[in-house]
Amino acid sequence: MKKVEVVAAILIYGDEILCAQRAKSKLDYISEKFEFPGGKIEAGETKKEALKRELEEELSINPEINDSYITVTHQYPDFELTMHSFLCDINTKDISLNEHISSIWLKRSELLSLDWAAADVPIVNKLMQDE
Ligand SMILES: Nc1nc2c([nH]c(=O)n2[C@@H]2O[C@H](COP(=O)(O)OP(=O)(O)OP(=O)(O)O)[C@@H](O)[C@H]2O)c(=O)[nH]1
Repeated sequence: MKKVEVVAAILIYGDEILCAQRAKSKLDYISEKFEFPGGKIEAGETKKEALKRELEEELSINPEINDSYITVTHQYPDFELTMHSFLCDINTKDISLNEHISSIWLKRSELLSLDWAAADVPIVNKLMQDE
């Protein structure tokens, strides 16, 4: 089974977290789902370098990347995902949606109102517990 390793940012502005909606995809289980921005680690990159590059590409932002949060492993039908999440404080809501089709800033208690990619659910649950 194919393995995919990604990094993802939990972008925090005050008491709100950025939730970003993926574009339509042929894989219906991730199509138009909400996620934390990020992407695959390229050869030679550290996790934080990969996340910095992805945040610049996807949102045109360059926030400070703080502590790693949790790593989730999830078996999707076509691949096994390992996702490393990082907490990032951001001092502006001024982002460009270069790849996502929508975004919303939500308080932790509101996060479960969205249709998240399955791999993200443990991260969302921990964010709500840690409130
Ligand atoms: N970035 C990100 N990817 C996630 C999350 N949850 C989740 O299941 N994924 C999955 O992890 C994979 C990461 O893909 P990506 O499309 O964001 O990465 P990328 O930009 O490097 O992709 P590409 O250059 O191959 O198009 C996708 O299959 C995506 O569905 C998440 O919260 N953030």
